Amino acid sequence: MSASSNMIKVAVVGGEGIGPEVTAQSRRILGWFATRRGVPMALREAQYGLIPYLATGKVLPEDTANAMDEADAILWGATGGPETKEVPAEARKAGGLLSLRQKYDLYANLRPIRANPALSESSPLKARILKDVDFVIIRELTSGIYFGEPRGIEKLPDGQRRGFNTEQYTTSQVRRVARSAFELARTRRGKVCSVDKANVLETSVLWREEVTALRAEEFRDVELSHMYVDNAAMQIVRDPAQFDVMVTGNIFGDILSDCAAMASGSLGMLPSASLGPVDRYGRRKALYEPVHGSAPDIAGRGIANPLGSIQSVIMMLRMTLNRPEDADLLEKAVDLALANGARTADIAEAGMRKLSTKEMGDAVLAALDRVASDVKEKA
Ligand SMILES: NC(=O)c1ccc[n+]([C@@H]2O[C@H](COP(=O)([O-])OP(=O)(O)OC[C@H]3O[C@@H](n4cnc5c(N)ncnc54)[C@H](O)[C@@H]3O)[C@@H](O)[C@H]2O)c1
Ligand SMILES: CC(C)[C@H](C(=O)O)[C@@H](O)C(=O)O
Ligand SMILES: [Mg+2]
Repeated sequence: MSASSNMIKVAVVGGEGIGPEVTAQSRRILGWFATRRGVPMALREAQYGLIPYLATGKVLPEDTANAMDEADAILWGATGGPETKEVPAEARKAGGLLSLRQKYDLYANLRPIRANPALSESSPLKARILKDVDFVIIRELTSGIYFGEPRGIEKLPDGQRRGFNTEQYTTSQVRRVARSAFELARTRRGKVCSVDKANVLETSVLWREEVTALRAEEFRDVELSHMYVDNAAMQIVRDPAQFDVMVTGNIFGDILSDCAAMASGSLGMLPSASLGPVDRYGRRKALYEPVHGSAPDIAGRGIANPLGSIQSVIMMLRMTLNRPEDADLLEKAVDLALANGARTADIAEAGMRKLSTKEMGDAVLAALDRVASDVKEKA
């Protein structure tokens, strides 16, 4: 497809492990929207990881870096796994996922968690706990202990080694991600829960003070609560339906979102969007990716669940491609495929047929055809 000025540029980077397997299905979904619904996008596929490293000496070769630099939206698969050992740490660090998040200043990481009725209704216990679960974790993605200096491993005079990292947040780093949370809450049920460890950490004391101050200054219509991270982990398991928008720092958000994934059935179901600042033309760089990693234990077998990646396309349609109706269409298609019994191994109940990654892609495409023709008939 050739790029013209009204085309929105999308870079598709499958990466490593199950990344390319799940991304291939999302790529088919994007193709469906381009041809069947005329969504104006210029897709550019690019390689990342061990394969380009062996060919070029770089995990992120120039062509891929250019495709990502130029893109309005990046659809990312996954990185990591046994491949990591075959690339020297320095080569992997330069161009690693963390440095990409920093390069594009993707500070607001949205991880929506929704319990799909087709998955929860199958067991009474699940149905009770998961009823009405629909919340978003906003994880700060460019600061905190992931990036704080000093960091390292040093040798002590007594012969021991000491590893150290630095947790840090500035006022503006807290405020900009908190602002994303308050703004999102205004479009939802109007509640923000800020998660920290202010009973122990100074960074969390500052976090809590700044979130509270911002709400008092600009978002009095939004209800704000605070929760310690250890309690939050328990509450996500006990009663996830209590949350609307949860905002938290980098490492807490990483851990809590994997935990929350189980409310949607499997880590393989969870999508995400990582958003940068709005530029002077009103554009916002975005990277969409499933929350899961390269899953080395199942990579190469064609059995991974592609719905985390496919649901990241829902977020892309809504937030970058500006096609809310098409986003709703894809959401309905995923629901329909699940309601019709489509299950990969990670979400299958005993006795159900387990679909391959590609078969799940087929099931969503078939459901898309069905949902689109229903919409046409109603019109
Ligand atoms: N965004 C990313 O690229 C990203 C995210 C997380 C982890 N990682 C990396 O991935 C590698 C493996 O990490 P890990 O094993 O701790 O986490 P993981 O998310 O890759 O896998 C955790 C478990 O969930 C299962 N799982 C994950 N995705 C699934 C899917 N789509 N369908 C079915 N099952 C799925 C896996 O089989 C595994 O049992 C590490 O190198 C890690 O750093 C990368
Ligand atoms: C791969 C890893 C660095 C990453 C993170 O910790 O941010 C991942 O776990 C995630 O959740 O996106
Ligand atoms: Mg993680």
